[in-house]
Amino acid sequence: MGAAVNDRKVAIVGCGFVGSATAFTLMQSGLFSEMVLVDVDRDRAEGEALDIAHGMPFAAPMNIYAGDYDDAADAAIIIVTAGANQQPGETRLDLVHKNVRIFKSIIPEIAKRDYEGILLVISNPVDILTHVALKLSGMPENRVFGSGTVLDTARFKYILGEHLGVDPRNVHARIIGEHGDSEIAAWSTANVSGIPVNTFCELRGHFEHDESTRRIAEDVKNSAYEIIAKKKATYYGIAMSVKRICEAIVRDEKPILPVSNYQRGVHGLYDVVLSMPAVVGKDGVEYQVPTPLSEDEQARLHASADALRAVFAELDLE
Ligand SMILES: NC(=O)C1=CN([C@@H]2O[C@H](COP(=O)(O)OP(=O)(O)OC[C@H]3O[C@@H](n4cnc5c(N)ncnc54)[C@H](O)[C@@H]3O)[C@@H](O)[C@H]2O)C=CC1
Ligand SMILES: CC(=O)C(=O)O
Repeated sequence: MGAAVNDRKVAIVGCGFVGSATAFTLMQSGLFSEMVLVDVDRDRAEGEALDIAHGMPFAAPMNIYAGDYDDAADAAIIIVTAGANQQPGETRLDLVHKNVRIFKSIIPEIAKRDYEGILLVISNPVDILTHVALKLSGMPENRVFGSGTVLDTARFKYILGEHLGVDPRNVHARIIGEHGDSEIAAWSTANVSGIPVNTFCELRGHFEHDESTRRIAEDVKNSAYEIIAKKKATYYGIAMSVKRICEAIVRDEKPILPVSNYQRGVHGLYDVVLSMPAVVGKDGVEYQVPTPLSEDEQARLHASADALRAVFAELDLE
């Protein structure tokens, strides 16, 4: 038996752009009373903990400190953001070998402490690394999952909201499949306040559906490339996405989020980790939710799964 989980404690492994932005966001969220930051670069973790702690008087009291895996062992959620990020022009899949090597030094440290909480993977390629974390940890599938296409879905809602002149929170639309180049915009279920997206587009004066859907899906897919070319890394959008996932877990809210999770037959998908809608609550991934898809979307989903399965099969996880 591992240490009993402290429901108000979070740990973040990797305190670079994404880890520190996530820590800053979580400090302000009021979700946790304790946060431990772990990084191979201990000075970095200590510096971030101090800097973020100095904002605490404007939020709510909590204990923020740099620590190690013993300190993380009773966290309700361990968020892994450690690893190389993309250089301009690199794909997420290009990172796989570097980041699998890093995961081989992190995940066993967590597993050997019989960790009982939720392991949330952010590092890229997130679907593959979630599968790697699942294999290396031996933890149950519901407690190991990744941020998946939660960020891409936020980008999709934002861009659609801008296009239609409507609050993105009223846009119901999802990106599924790989968090990466083979991702799929699920247009067939997209709607605004229950109105099918193409009908709503026409209400707002947009009639070029083919051109708009192609452009919007491309803009979503290329968002990370554009941001990385301009400022080297993306971190605010993912920090907000992680906060949303943490809220779902800590408050047992059970929203349906497209997280990276091990597939067990929904849509005929097996033996692959893919970003697909699931009910997320205190037990992690609690239920895999089928999504109505067009024939084309279903075919592209299987192509995305095949591509990820092939990359995973080539990895040396010994
Ligand atoms: N899933 C998603 O939607 C997103 C994922 N990412 C991914 O997040 C990862 C981190 O990105 P950035 O923070 O921009 O990179 P970064 O280079 O700024 O930070 C990485 C951090 O990991 C630490 N680290 C490396 N090896 C470690 C180890 N063995 N143990 C503990 N810490 C270790 C480094 O010291 C560094 O502080 C990348 O893989 C990036 O592609 C980034 C944005 C969105
Ligand atoms: C880097 C990355 O995965 C993203 O911003 O989507």
